[in-house]
Amino acid sequence: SSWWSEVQMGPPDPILGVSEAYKRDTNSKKINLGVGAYRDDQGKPFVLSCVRKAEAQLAAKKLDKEYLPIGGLGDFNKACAKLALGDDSEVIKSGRNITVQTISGTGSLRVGASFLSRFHTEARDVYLPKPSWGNHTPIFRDAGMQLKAYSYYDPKTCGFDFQGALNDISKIPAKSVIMLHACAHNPTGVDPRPEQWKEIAELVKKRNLLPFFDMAYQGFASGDIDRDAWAVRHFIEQGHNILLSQSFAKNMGLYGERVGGFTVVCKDTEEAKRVESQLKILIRPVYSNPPMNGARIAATILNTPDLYKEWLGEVHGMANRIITMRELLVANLKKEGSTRNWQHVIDQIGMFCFTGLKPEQVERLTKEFSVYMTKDGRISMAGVTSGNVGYLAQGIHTVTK
Ligand SMILES: Cc1ncc(COP(=O)(O)O)c(CN[C@@H](CCC(=O)O)C(=O)O)c1O
Repeated sequence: SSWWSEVQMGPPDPILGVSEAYKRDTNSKKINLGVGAYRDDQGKPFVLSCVRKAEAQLAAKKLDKEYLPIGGLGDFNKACAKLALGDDSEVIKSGRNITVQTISGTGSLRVGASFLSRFHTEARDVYLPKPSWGNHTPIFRDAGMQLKAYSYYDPKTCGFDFQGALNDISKIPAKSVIMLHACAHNPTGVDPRPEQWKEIAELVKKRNLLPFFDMAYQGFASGDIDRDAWAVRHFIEQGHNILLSQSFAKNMGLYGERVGGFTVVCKDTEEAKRVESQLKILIRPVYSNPPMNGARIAATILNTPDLYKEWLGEVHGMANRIITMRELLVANLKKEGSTRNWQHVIDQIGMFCFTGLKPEQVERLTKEFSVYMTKDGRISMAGVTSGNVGYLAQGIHTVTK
């Protein structure tokens, strides 16, 4: 017999498994709209020019390869917090935040989930928007938290179910954790408007809930760094001591470098120090200390004025290309003769478009056109190019007419 004869074959990942299926497809017209990773208009992965320049600057310094501290690269952590909370953040000025470098956004969420599991003993429930990023569920479940959900998306309008969200949030038990996507909601591409965020912030306060923001797309949604962080900053201004996960995978194109940050906003510096000490105790037996290469690149860009300026231009450019593809897709659907209302494709924001396609339509699109996307009808707009948008529209029209 074998040690592992009881180990069952697990299912492929709902998101990353799509890319595996895409790679196996031999159709020259195949399109991968699965993984949320930016591609340029030639459908190629995009390494930002500011990243290449930062790499060159770092190489010239011939730096050592010593361990980073458990909490990561200090220059990165400071710049990461400042990017999210703003240049004149009261929280940063008063030393109320603790920000540690993590293994990208996933690692940040998992550190946060483990911290909650160990120290947030008064409530075990984490309320995710319905739907949320698929990996949120196993991240919190495997850390020992319980998952619940609040209404978020309205399939009738392919938009935000604001009333449904308020109704559900008004019933969430006090001290529960509520997960909020800061911008570019995954998978729906639907974000609350500022005035709706204000009402949500008020209700979260009234219900005494603990807000956990996932900001994996700052700058990538609207193209504006500050605009995309508005909800995070508003909640803090309203007195919420939030948890915050950040990722530089998409907005800096550092996918495989695994660059992220986890922030706890505390009551004061003394509390921040206690929290920091426990974060280090929690991280040490998991991965001891984070990888330095990506953090050095991100810190160099964030802390070098001309590279930072170039980065803002490049992230704006990525956001703009996606917005253009949204408009082009709708124009081509109309050209194909579709009479459906596709306005939501344009109104939604960020990497993803929640098309409204049913699973059987998604299946047909993959089988008949080799167009790959997740079963829930989510498409990564970054996979759409001026070269394939016509073929994509033809496929979508065929399966939806
Ligand atoms: C809301 C949200 N949070 C966190 C992450 C984690 O990204 P990191 O790479 O760990 O920083 C993603 C990435 N979701 C994309 C990318 C593929 C994946 O990890 O699922 C997606 O949904 O396609 C995300 O969409």
